[in-house]
Amino acid sequence: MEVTARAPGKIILAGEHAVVHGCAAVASSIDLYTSVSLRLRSEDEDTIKLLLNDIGLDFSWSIRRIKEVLSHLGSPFSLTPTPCSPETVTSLAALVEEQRFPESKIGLASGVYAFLWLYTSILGFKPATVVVSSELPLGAGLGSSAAYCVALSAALLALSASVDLDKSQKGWFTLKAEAELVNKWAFEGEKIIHGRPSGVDNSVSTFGNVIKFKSGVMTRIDSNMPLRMLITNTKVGRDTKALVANVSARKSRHPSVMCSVLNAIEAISDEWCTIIQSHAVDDLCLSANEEKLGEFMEMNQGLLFSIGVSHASIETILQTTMKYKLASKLTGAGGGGCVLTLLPTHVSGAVIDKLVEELESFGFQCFTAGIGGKGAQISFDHSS
Ligand SMILES: Nc1ncnc2c1ncn2[C@@H]1O[C@H](COP(=O)(O)OP(=O)(O)OP(=O)(O)O)[C@@H](O)[C@H]1O
Ligand SMILES: C[C@@](O)(CCO)CC(=O)[O-]
Ligand SMILES: [Mg+2]
Repeated sequence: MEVTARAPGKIILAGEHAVVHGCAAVASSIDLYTSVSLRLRSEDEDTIKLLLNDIGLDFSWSIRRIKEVLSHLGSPFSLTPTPCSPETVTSLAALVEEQRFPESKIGLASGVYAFLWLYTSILGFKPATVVVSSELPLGAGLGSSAAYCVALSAALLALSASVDLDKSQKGWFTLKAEAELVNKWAFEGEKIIHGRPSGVDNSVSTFGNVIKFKSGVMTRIDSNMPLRMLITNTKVGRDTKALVANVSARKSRHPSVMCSVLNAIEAISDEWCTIIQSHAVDDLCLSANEEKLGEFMEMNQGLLFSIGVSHASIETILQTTMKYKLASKLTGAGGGGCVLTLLPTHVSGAVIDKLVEELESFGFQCFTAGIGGKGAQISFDHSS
């Protein structure tokens, strides 16, 4: 039996980092996906194989070895989403190191720990081959880690006894009753990769659409505005875990100033929700709303700069788009990664082409993506 699950990446329109500290954020899914194919193998094959196509790494563990390393923890198999303890992470790291993980890619190892935790917790010790591939740039602020954890959890749960799906369904179908469980498992995976995730990324990847997220609670936002964003990838690598930890450290050093900044970010998230839910009665009203969103993006970016998560490459993009009177902000954890530029409806294709040409002359990569589409989906392969 084979199943493929796919989960979308996301953009954060307002509120990244503040959301880790209990303030509101607004995020939207984008139509770029991470896919996970899972094929159960016959019991006598005795291996779990993981093929990570995007980073060109393959792993193969014998079930005997996995059991040996994890046996002192008891059976990891669990019906309810369970956090991975630091001792278990150490055991999982031993399993990954044995496979000679290249030193140059060591920053990616936590994704493999998350795989082993989710796999053994949800499916136990069944032999299988798992193939992961993504349309998202990895570690660039578009929620690649959440899309990976959501797609992985969805594929594993689809073939587990914990959920009862109609496996005769043809084509892609959206998760319904099982989505909440997928989201909770994905959050446990995100914790292994991020350290202290807020849960916004896995929630928007699981459920899609535009959402408001605050203190673990998600509210769907029905946007009545046509939102167009140019996404520019600085190609500067960064790591969400380290950036989130740096912000927390700054908050411990300067609690009162940081609380004011994070509250100001929350006020921007609230304004975003009000504006995109409102109905513009005419073009004049629409462009006034677009202007407000642009200003809020500039203010949000300024506040993100003040908490230490901007980067020289991001500043270059801001200065460039400012010449075109277009507002931008980083999205996701910052420190490099991707920048959003609001493209109001009046901006012509010729202007956008010129901007893209200028941004790409710095070595950045520009693209657009559909905003606010479906969340995680599953498809069973009936030929195998
Ligand atoms: N397709 C994939 N294959 C293997 N590992 C992946 C894949 N996608 C994500 N990962 C894991 O997620 C990590 C990147 O997560 P990180 O949170 O730093 O960035 P992001 O999720 O892209 O950005 P942000 O959290 O700011 O939205 C990688 O180092 C890797 O461990
Ligand atoms: C930086 C952050 O706010 C968003 C990362 O996409 C982290 C999180 O919410 O988990
Ligand atoms: Mg992430």
